[in-house]
Amino acid sequence: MSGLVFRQLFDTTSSTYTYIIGCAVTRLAAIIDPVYEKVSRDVKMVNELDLKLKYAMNTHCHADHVTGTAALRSATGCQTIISKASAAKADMYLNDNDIVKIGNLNLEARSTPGHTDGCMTFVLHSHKLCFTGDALMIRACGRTDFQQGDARKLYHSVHGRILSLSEDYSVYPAHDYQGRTQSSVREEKLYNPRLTKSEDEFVNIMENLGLKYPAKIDVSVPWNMRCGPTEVEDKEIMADIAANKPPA
Ligand SMILES: N[C@@H](CCC(=O)N[C@@H](CSS)C(=O)NCC(=O)O)C(=O)O
Ligand SMILES: [Fe+2]
Repeated sequence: MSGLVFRQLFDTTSSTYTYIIGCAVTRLAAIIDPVYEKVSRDVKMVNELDLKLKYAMNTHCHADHVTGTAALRSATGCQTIISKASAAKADMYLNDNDIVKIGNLNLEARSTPGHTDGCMTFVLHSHKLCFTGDALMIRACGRTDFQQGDARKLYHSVHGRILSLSEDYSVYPAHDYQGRTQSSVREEKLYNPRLTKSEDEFVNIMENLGLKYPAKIDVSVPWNMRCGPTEVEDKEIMADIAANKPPA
């Protein structure tokens, strides 16, 4: 991947993937979907890669884990980013088709609502990579039964804004629960068991997923609406998160 410094990191508790995207020339970097309890790991990795963190971004207001974006700002001086439509607090807000400049890299923000209203997919056209958050997962997609979820919206977002990319784009989601690490537009067009169906069949599948609510939803959403805690891996905050105690 010429010109790009790229890492995929994993949080085993929430099965969340965090991505570091760095410009190999300027050494400026962004991190996508960091997890609060993993901020020290992420800072160490950024330093070891000789990168300077410019942005800590979220694909959406996560419901299952507390974001590390505000803690990364405290640790590194980076700016936090989320979509305007998420209504969450951050230093910078993205609208559809905005470009985030990370050194020589241009990351396109595509609005892909349906899992939440504020979901964005980040596309690095120069390297044919897309970071789909919970809109499109590997052989799956984000659930649509809370946080403004809307299966019809999600169907059109995924088909119109992600699967419309050329088939050789790699797909990197925010989660995988079966140990899979990446996919491609081609694979998801051929083999995604939900999104290869008609819109009505898709809606029916999404209405009958029968998933339990995320265990941490009541603490994650209020924290994530403010970009997470500003303290880095504070023991008391981590105990409160474990006990499902929302921020004061
Ligand atoms: N068991 C987990 C939550 C699992 C879950 O609901 N995952 C979400 C993404 S996080 S908002 C989802 O959309 N899943 C879709 C699917 O098909 O798995 C927990 O308790 O945190
Ligand atoms: Fe989510």
